[in-house]
Amino acid sequence: MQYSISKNNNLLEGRIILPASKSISNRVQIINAISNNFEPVKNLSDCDDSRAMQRILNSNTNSFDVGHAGTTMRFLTAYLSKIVGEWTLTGSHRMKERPIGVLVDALNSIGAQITYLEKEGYPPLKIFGSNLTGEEVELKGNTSSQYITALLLIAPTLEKGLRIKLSGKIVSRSYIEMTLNIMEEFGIKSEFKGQEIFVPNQTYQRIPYAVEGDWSGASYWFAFMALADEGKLYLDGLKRHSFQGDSGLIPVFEMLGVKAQFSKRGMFIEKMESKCTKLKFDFNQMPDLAQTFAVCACLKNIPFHFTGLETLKIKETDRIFALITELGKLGYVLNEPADGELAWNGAKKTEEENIVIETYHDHRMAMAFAPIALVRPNIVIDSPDVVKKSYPNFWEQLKDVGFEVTE
Ligand SMILES: O=C(O)C1=C[C@@H](OP(=O)(O)O)[C@@H](O)[C@H](O)C1
Ligand SMILES: C=C(OP(=O)(O)O)C(=O)O
Repeated sequence: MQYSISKNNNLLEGRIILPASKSISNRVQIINAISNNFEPVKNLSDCDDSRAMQRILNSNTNSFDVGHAGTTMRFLTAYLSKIVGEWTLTGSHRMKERPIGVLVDALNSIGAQITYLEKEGYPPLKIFGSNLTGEEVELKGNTSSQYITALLLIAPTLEKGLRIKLSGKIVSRSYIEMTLNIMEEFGIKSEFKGQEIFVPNQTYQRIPYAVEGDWSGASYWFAFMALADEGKLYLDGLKRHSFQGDSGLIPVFEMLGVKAQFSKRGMFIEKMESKCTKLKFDFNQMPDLAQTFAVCACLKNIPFHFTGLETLKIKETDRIFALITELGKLGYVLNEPADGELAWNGAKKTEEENIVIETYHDHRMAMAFAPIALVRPNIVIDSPDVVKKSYPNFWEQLKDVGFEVTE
């Protein structure tokens, strides 16, 4: 399936109810499963990744498929390694290419029994759930913060707690902090100093919880606004003091011409003038927003140099390759100056004819390229249903604010 997207004017107005954060939803589901907490969770995400978690946690079989959901795969690996039984955990073709060895080694070093069913270091996994005995793990912090979150979520349940020693650069640190903050809301104290995190043995409090709106999802609306001629949108569900690192997008979008103002339950975003002539930014704390900003900067003719993108090659697709290829179709010549970097110096080539933007099973490719419709009507996006991974009603909401989305 393909969608062609356009709008008959460049004015953006309306109210968007943002989806719930899938990162928070999946952390809360694991915490509630660990602590047998049946208190209600308000605004739990209904995206594919959170549904996969919910389905598996409520399943009465022992063989699970997480699909494309990275957090579900990683968090369940740690969770199941403590539940007595024999479990099989697999995922989509792409999931089998996304490494998990760092987490498996760390868990096995504290007494877990996890083996590989196909390729060493990658899903699918066979997990023999048992009592974890260790109290200290060492692992690399430079591949995915999700391994660290997975360990943290089970840490309070270990007899002596868990000390996590991280080596090398710590990527996506904001997501580790999000985990510790959510755990604190459930009563868990921890200490994160330098390269070490310590979580003593404690009991999660059983409390009701309300999940925040998703800042990563909000980023696409900021991008739409940056490309609009004028407009004002209300983004419902965002919190001023958010645990999500992606809330750091506000000052960056201000440079690209979007003014944000908080209200009680969300925020207004408005178009303003941009004087930005070059955008330099380190995305280490906000890796999921690199696509949003790369597309937006090109379409606004703002050369950029992005760093901190080391993790992008092992996400839903190799996002560096996908951006260079798809923006290339539109005539923008991007390059990769070094590992973990992406740049555009303003160079252009002849754009292709009959452009179709491929999405590579990556929800963020579809959503990051959609705002182009304001500048180039009838932009065609392939396999648009990929958005279900984090933002199921994205296309419906586009229609609600006046876009034509046709098959
Ligand atoms: O913990 C999380 O919820 C996430 C952590 C990040 O992954 P990495 O730590 O692999 O960069 C992020 O890209 C992903 O979308 C969600
Ligand atoms: C990288 C992402 O998700 P995950 O790693 O959880 O599959 C994402 O949502 O951009």
